[in-house]
Amino acid sequence: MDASLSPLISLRHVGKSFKDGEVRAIEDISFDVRPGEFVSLVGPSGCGKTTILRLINGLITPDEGEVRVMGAAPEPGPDLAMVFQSARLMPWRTVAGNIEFALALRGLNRKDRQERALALLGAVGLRDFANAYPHELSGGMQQRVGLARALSVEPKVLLMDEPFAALDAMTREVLRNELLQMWSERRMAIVFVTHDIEEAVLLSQRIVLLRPRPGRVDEVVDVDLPEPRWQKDPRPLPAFIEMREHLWNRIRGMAADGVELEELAGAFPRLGTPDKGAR
Ligand SMILES: Nc1ncnc2c1ncn2[C@@H]1O[C@H](COP(=O)(O)OP(=O)(O)OP(=O)(O)O)[C@@H](O)[C@H]1O
Repeated sequence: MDASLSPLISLRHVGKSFKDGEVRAIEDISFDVRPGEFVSLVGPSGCGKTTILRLINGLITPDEGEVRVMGAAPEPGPDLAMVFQSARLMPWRTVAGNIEFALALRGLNRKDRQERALALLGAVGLRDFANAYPHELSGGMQQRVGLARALSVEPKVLLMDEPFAALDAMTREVLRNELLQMWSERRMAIVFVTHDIEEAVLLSQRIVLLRPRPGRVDEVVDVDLPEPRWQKDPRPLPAFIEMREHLWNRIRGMAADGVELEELAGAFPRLGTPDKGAR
């Protein structure tokens, strides 16, 4: 079999509970991520998106089923990098120092660390801020540094937990495009958690839609839109609009099935509004 087609990450019938079984977070979750693929996890609050990322990262282990990353049980390490909603930079280190620190953990010598950190800062448009401290940067700039730091270790998998949720709309738009461009150049696999349906369709090749209580897979959909999307915005395309509406209809279906509307509306502000197009 062609190794490039075998999954890089696979989850099979995975279940996980917390508080001695009191909180059933996820149940019977199965999906694959292939090498270089961009997969989004979408769903209402509490459906287990972060739990799934932590299982893939090896920070927690499943109670049932199996999680495999590159054919083995996952372990935190340089093949898996994580990006969070806030960049979590070390405030006492400079921007370059934050990236160099990640590289030092990988055993790179000082000169290589400095060169690689500057090259990555160039790639995210922050070369001139190498000697600045995190508090001197805007939220969007800090997220760029967080992304550069995650990419510095050349991970095979980038796990992203709502990385743009705390940013203003314009910054979010710019960073989405930059992420797509970096992904098309480096082709690491990305597992991207978002509440934002449009963002998921815009970025991903595949979407795993989850439903809550406990978190289960509602549907896995392929997003077949022209590439590269960072060069040509797919949002006006009929295929984009159809996909977005399909996912919205599934979410409305969850509400009809008794998922608390408020729970859904908190995560998806568009729900319940008659407007089908605008957000
Ligand atoms: N360490 C924990 N201890 C107890 N309960 C937990 C823990 N982690 C997650 N849970 C519970 O498991 C369920 C799934 O949580 P998780 O954070 O994975 O969902 P999510 O989809 O990422 O939510 P959100 O979109 O609000 O971030 C929730 O009911 C949550 O309260």
